[in-house]
Amino acid sequence: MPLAIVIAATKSCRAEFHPKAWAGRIQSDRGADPLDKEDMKPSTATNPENGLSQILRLVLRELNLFYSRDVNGVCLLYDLLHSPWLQALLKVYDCLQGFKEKKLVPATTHAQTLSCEVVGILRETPKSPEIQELKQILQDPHFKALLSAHDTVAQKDFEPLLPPLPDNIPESEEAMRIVCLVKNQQPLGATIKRHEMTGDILVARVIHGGLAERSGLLYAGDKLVEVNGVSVEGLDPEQVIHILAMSRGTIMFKVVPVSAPPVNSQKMVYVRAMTEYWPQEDPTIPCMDAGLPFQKGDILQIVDQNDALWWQARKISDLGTCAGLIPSNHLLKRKQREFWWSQSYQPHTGLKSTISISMEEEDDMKIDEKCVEADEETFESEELSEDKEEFVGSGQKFFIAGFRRSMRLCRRKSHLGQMRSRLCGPSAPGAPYEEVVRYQRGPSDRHRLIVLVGPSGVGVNELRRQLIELNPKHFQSAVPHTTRSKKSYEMDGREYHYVSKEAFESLVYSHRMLEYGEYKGHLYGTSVDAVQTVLDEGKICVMDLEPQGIQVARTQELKPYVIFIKPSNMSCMKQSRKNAKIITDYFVDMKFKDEDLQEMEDLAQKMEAQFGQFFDHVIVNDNLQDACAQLLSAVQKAQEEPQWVPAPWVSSDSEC
Ligand SMILES: Nc1ncnc2c1ncn2[C@@H]1O[C@H](COP(=O)(O)OP(=O)(O)OP(=O)(O)O)[C@@H](O)[C@H]1O
Repeated sequence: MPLAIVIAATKSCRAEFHPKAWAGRIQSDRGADPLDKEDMKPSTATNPENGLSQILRLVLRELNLFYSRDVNGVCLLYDLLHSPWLQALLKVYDCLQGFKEKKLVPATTHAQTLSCEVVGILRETPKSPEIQELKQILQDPHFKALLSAHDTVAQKDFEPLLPPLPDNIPESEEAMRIVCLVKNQQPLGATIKRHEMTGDILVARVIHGGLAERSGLLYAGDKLVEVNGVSVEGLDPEQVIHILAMSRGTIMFKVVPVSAPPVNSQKMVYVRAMTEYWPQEDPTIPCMDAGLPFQKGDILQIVDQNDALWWQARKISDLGTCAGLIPSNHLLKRKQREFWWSQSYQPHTGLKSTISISMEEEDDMKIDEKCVEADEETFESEELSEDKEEFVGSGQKFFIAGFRRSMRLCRRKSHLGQMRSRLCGPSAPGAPYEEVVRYQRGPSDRHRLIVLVGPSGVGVNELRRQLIELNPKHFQSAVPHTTRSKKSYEMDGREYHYVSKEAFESLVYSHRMLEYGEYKGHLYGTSVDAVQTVLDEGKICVMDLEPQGIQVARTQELKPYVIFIKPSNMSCMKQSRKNAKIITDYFVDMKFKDEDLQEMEDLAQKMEAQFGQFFDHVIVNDNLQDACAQLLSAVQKAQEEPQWVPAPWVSSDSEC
């Protein structure tokens, strides 16, 4: 099994890596640059008119002539050359060129010594406020540090002093490579293993972005011969690690290079983690310290998939760091399956609380149903006035569909059903990683569907209503379907789409229902087409959904952006929900009890644990105004800024 060389390592490295070699490379790269030809001189510093940005101006002037004639491709080229970013880039390039050619020479390479001498002289001169101030400045630690940095640069003293290479390298060791690394606080970024047949100690893998990889001198497959002059022949990997851990300052490796260093030609892939992973809890990981922990929903950049079992990845929130080991798709799936089987055969003590909650809720429902008004018409009238479905905004009368009590209670019941089904056992694991790409909605593209998710009573509908009321011409709900008959004051397509049971079921069977459920013997649900209707009008469709409906909505056509509305802590909730009302089967709303708030918190935790990977954004609904402002900003970002979305939602030509 490979083991880690987790040592602190270097500021720089040497051996085959020599500054001159780099200089040569830079030289040849410059030689190949067409912009560096003689006719481009003199430089921008001496004559800014000849700089690249000036050349660009001339090209643009020429192109201008063709632009008006619309010759193929010219407009595109014109726009590209005219783009502010390119112009800015060229200006920066000009400045850098100018700086390079100024060939600045330091006035002194020993500013520190000079400063000490001045302080000595000042001590002997008569005191005056100016002399005191100058002395203070020269003795200030920051100023001293500045002079020290100046001298380091002026003396070109960049490299740490490395020990000389051994003189007595025998002829036969020509194929050896000697690598010197200087220890600092970074990990080396490589793991070692013992070859099963030969017993050789080999570099097992080199971590991307780590010191070993950046040195360009150590490769997976290199055979370790010596570490700091100690032969590793016959040693265990643990013993080698011990030598490394004990080393101070420079570490010198003698290696026999692998005949064909591996080339990583793989495309960089980005994935969303659909599960969590903790290397500390995984005894099978080749090197625990090299592991990358992640949580559901994290976006990972996969940089190396060469190993079928262990990939190398970075979190996009931390791209500057070196990569870490994560289980490959195949391995993580296997681990999930094993875990699932082990869970499935255990009694589900952990779900006990869910059972009791569900049973209590079910009982509550039964009592509620008994108390329900016999006259449905009265009940619905109450619903109409109470849910403020009509309002006047900017002098116009607006109707907001999708807030009806029956629809919401039906949704809640379907959620209970879902909780009950979970009692049969945890659901089988899905794919552990989902490939994602950056997606930026184009100006002519339809808006993304905004889905609000949250535990019952947290304020999903309140926030949705407030958002729509802010700008009803821009934000809208989808009109739900129902199989119940239309009331005298209702209009088909306004409160609901009234359809027959057969028509409703046909929508369900053809997968055109995002969610649906039954309430008092009638079916209620929201269809994909109802959402499409809103989107086709150029509006932003805002809907609330039970979390188990998210996966159904996650399609290329709707590209939903999912916002989780989360309760804040109990004490804040008690305070902010003093006058809030919970929606029940009674036609009078009830105040929140402590148990309701506790249940909301528990449910929120369960939702996050089970569906957190689908949440694009989380809003804590404490202060209503703040939450509403956050919602508005999140919705705007979802429509106007690039976001990570599943790769199949985007064809390659519209990626950004
Ligand atoms: N931040 C808040 N501060 C105070 N009261 C709030 C806040 N958010 C929501 N409320 C109130 O809480 C109550 C429940 O909110 P809402 O009806 O939006 O719940 P919900 O999440 O839609 O759940 P359900 O659909 O099960 O009713 C309402 O009276 C609402 O006005």
